[in-house]
Amino acid sequence: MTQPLARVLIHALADHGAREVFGIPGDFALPFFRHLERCGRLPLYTLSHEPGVGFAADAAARWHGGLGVACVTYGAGALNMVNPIAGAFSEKSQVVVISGGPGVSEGHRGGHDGLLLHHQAKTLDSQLQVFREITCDQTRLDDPQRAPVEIARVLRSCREQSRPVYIEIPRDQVDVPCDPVAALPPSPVEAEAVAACADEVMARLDRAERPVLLVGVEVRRFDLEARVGDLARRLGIPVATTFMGRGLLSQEPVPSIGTYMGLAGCPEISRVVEESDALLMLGVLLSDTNFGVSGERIDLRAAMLAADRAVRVGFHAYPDIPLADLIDALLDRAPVEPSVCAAIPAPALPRDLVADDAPVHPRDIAAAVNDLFDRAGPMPIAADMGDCLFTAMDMRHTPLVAPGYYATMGFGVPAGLGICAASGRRPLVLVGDGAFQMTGWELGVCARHGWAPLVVVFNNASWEMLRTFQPDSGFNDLEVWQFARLAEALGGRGHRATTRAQLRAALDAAHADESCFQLVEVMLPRGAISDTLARFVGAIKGANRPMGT
Ligand SMILES: Cc1ncc(Cc2c([C@H](C)O)sc(CCOP(=O)(O)OP(=O)(O)O)c2C)c(N)n1
Ligand SMILES: [Mg+2]
Repeated sequence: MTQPLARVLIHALADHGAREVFGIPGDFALPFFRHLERCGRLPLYTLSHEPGVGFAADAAARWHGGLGVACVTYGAGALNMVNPIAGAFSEKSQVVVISGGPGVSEGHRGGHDGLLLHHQAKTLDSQLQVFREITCDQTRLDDPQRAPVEIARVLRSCREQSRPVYIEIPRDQVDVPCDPVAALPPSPVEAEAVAACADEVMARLDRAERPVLLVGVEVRRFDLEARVGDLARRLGIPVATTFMGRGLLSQEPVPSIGTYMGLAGCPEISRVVEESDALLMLGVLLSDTNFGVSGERIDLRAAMLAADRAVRVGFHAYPDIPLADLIDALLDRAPVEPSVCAAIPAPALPRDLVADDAPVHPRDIAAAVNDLFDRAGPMPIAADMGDCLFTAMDMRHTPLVAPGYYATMGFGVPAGLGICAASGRRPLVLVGDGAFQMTGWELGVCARHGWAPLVVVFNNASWEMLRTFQPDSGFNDLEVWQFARLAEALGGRGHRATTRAQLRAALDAAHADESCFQLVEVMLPRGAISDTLARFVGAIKGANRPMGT
């Protein structure tokens, strides 16, 4: 039975696992937004600026281990979202971009009666071309006969490759009758190849004296944490996460040793990972932020890497092996009962903040958060790029979303809103003053949707990370914006802390108030950086790498 194309697309999104839509309409998208609102199958959360829409949809996808949906208008809307979608591509997040577009009739004539269309850049196809570069599959739904197959293919690409995809829906096609979408079967996988690969991995692990499991973001993207946790316990091998993978398996009772950061991380964790004679990397991106400061101390040729639907075991390459298939095959071969794992103590985290009149240091924020989590239970964390993300490495292991590789600023607050929508839980948002200046204003939509995130602004009145790379540049100095006072104007409640005692009191007061978003502005002296960032910069300088890599 046919339905309007817009309804067919909405049901297909939900049938493929989407739980909500983030968006900002425009005249090219209004008809589709009307269907979203009237259909009601997917809740619609509007934000104030398309970068926030993209970041929120990305965070929701990460939380779900499935699809996030960002819906925008043509041109000014979609092109405003290029950076967040590029970040989602880099960090393998399953975001579906839906953009309204010029009508099929308009497209043929280059617009109304040959006139250029508003929001048009170079050509009517320019936007599709731009998104080809930052998505793994694309379609324009300009033929209702082909639309169901196109939608099925693109959504399967998104799920299987864990990358963003792009769907343009011409505004004159929204109500055209269309058949429902039949989900495609999973792409074929060669069972014998999976078996051969799993046999070789298990043989290496069995021969090893110091096997280690290093887990990365794909373990979350494909919703595999429970299975990987089971594998770690049954194999009895210690587990570390990559920098990007921080927060993974935090809900799983596994022999976790913490986060590997090479020269920038805890030396004991680095020793265990780098001296392993069988390093099994599951879902790990070989990025500079994950390994760039390892000083090449990991021989990646001797390691085993399963990522991007392929597996490499030493010099042996196994293409077309989905991560889930490999993990299931390893579980089939692993001992049924948990094996004993040699105790490797995870590094002690800062706790027991001294609540005195001393100025605040980033490690004090970590201690205060850990004390709060110990008292009141952990919260999911959304972190922006900046020293707040490095400080998060000293916070209790809890689900964390952050731009740990693409490293864009502006992610933190919208990502926190995405977590609010996707999880129904209250996140802790960590953001620097510079990043807050970019997208922090999205907090103004919290009242609209009933969200009450707890936001901690690391206010050092500085682009401090850049200062660590280039101390002699005055342009890294920023003015002191009164974020706590601005919170009131946006419908939230502000708290300002300049001492450790005030920090403790502000966090407690903010945590106790769920009536609206809470913004804790923590004043930090310029030059006060986290121990992790200090090691990170030291490692980069030591490796004589170009700054900021
Ligand atoms: C969208 C965007 N613009 C620029 C940058 C470059 C950049 C950094 C990375 C290296 O590319 S870190 C940083 C300063 C961040 O300032 P703030 O949020 O106040 O945090 P903190 O003071 O802790 O550094 C900038 C501008 C970026 N990552 N993302
Ligand atoms: Mg700053």
